[in-house]
Amino acid sequence: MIQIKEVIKTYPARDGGSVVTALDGVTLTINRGDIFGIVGYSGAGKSTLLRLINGLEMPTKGEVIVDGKEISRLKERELRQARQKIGMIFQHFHLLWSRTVRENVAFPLEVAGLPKEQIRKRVDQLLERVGLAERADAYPSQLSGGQKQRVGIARALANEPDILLCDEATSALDPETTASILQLLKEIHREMGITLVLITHEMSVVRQICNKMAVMENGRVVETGMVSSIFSQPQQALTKQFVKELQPSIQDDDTSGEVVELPLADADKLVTLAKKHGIRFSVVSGAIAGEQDDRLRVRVDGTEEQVLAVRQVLNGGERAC
Ligand SMILES: Nc1ncnc2c1ncn2[C@@H]1O[C@H](COP(=O)(O)OP(=O)(O)OP(=O)(O)O)[C@@H](O)[C@H]1O
Repeated sequence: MIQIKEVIKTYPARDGGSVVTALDGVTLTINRGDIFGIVGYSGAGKSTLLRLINGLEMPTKGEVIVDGKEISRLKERELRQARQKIGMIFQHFHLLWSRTVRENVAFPLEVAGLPKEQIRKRVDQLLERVGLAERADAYPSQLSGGQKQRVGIARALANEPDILLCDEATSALDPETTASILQLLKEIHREMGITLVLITHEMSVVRQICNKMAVMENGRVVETGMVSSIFSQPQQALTKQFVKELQPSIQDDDTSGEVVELPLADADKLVTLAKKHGIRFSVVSGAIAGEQDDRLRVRVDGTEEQVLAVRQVLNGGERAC
């Protein structure tokens, strides 16, 4: 769906400074239907990468291929069409403050030149979907942060995009609202089969929603793979640091036993095994996006022999920490 091939992006020097290299040889593949998280601290190059995916900027070197088309080779009209198939939501919502909720969501449809009646119907459906039908005539200033982001999501979905780019979409929200927005995104992903790309500095967001992820530092991808694998066996120092930030919440309630990672498809086997041998277990984490390679992390309580037996029976249930 999205292929980034050896992309370099530099910006000209400002005020006598040196050239800024925002992306320094990035190669990344995001498959159709992925919920892909891109993590990194400020200045890592995440936003630049998103701007290249939606064709707002072009790479200095390398290729950005979206749905089989190399973005930098598209003519203006083709680029406009391609961009209609890519929705985007932002940390600070970017709503039009002088327009009502309904008018904000209608905006991209007006730009696309749809007839009025069609726009009305589509906007009604979208507002219903994001749970804002009652607030259609409100202005953004009258809404909570979560509601504003729901307007942003409805607007981003207006042209039925294949890809939704989320730029720190929950960073301005409290944890409860964040959870409800991530839940909405998950539902939309399931219903529309849309590909989601999230950039964030919060690993908790990645753990809650993504199936795959990349970690960026100084314009490079330092690690990429399945979320479950990266969380259980981070390789790079930066990734370990990000994962560590979440450890207290994982270990809060129970530090005994051993964490075992297994394919989601083997969850039934684990339940049978636990019942048979009286072993207790609790789910630690798992990215469940309906894929065959989804993994589950569980904390198994029991003697060393019991834990070993679980690992052996689960054939592929690797020790995770
Ligand atoms: N238009 C621009 N002109 C000059 N430098 C830029 C421009 N856009 C980004 N940069 C620089 O490129 C580097 C990467 O920035 P980018 O915004 O992509 O990082 P980021 O990981 O998204 O961080 P943040 O979350 O703070 O936006 C930074 O050093 C930034 O200052």
